[in-house]
Amino acid sequence: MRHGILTINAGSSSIKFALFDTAGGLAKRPALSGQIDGLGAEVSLKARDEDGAHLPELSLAPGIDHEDALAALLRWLPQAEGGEGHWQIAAVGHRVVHGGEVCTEPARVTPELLTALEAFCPLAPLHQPHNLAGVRALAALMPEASQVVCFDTAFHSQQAAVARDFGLPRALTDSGIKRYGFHGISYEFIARRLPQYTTRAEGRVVVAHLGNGASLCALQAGQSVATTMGFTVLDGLVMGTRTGNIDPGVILYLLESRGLDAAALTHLLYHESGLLGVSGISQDMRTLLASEHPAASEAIELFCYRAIREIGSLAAALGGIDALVFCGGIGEHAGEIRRRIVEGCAWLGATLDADSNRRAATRISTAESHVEVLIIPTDEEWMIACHTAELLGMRV
Ligand SMILES: Nc1ncnc2c1ncn2[C@@H]1O[C@H](COP(=O)(O)OP(=O)(O)O)[C@@H](O)[C@H]1O
Ligand SMILES: CC(=O)OP(=O)(O)O
Ligand SMILES: [Mg+2]
Repeated sequence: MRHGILTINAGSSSIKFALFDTAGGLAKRPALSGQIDGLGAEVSLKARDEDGAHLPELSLAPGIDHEDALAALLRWLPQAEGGEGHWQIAAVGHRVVHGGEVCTEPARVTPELLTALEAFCPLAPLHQPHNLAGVRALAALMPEASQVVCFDTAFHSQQAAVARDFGLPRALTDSGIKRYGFHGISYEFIARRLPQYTTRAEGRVVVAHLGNGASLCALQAGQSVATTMGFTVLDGLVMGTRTGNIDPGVILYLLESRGLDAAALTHLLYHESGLLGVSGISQDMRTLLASEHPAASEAIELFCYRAIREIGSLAAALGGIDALVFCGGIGEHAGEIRRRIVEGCAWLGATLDADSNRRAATRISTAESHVEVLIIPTDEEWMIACHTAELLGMRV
């Protein structure tokens, strides 16, 4: 029998999972990993074994939701693991997007904690309900395993007040209405790995996590000092189906003059906007890049334009920029998007090496570039497993 930790990461368009052996300390690579991809559209389960070899792909019903996809994953897992009883899972580590002000460290799940985290569902409707449903499903399926939650917000919790406060009356700020930031598990992983990739890890680094949800984080000596997402995951960059930052006056106008109520606004801002809303074609960057439709080009142009502007903003927060790191589904795989963004950062001293970018090499800037530009594949799964193992007192 093998001993391990399972991780579950429910994103807005995917459920990622990984199984790590813990027999000789936490394994560097998972014994089994994969993802259910394309939630809301064409859904499939793709997985890899210990050697990185692909297992046969499983198609799931088109349009299947997060809960049914998770149930399908949990039915599929035992045989993929090598049969019932082949693994003893000591703990399941979950990504939970919103931890609010109190949850700034990974924690073991208790009924009280779950109730407290429920309160954040309205602040992350694409994630939090699915994150907590995952915790409940795994707790029911594996009652003997510890359930551990790791928060996207935690990594940003030490930011200075000036980076976190809105220009709101103090009483509202004091009641918790402030910027929290997300994708922190990914940024923490990048911050930890950065010294292996560059001698500039202690300097001023902007990390671009570009996936279906997308944000930027400014790192100073490996610590988060500013980020583009705020109180919710709506702020900052244009995303798959989310607006990114928007004049709050637009919301008031839609509410007062166009007859939209809170539910309609929520749907508009979270589900119908971003790349999908602008293109009218798809939220998926692959589809847009392959399309010849002018509306697809306009959506891509807006995505890149806003990323370039926000990189400038974070570089200002850092007082300069030594390195720019790309990660996430788009950041790691879409060379055309990286090209456009880096070219838009020429004024900051970034120069792309076109060939390295095409090959998706680790370093994609020229030797002369003032800003070192890197692609570092993020690994939220390993970071969650690492926190889970540490919390259980296991060797990492
Ligand atoms: N080869 C690729 N080229 C362009 N975009 C890609 C590629 N592979 C994945 N993507 C994009 O990455 C996004 C999903 O990123 P990911 O980080 O996995 O999402 P999630 O936010 O669900 O965690 C999608 O928009 C997808 O189109
Ligand atoms: C916070 C967030 O947007 O996460 P994801 O990119 O996984 O949707
Ligand atoms: Mg994600």
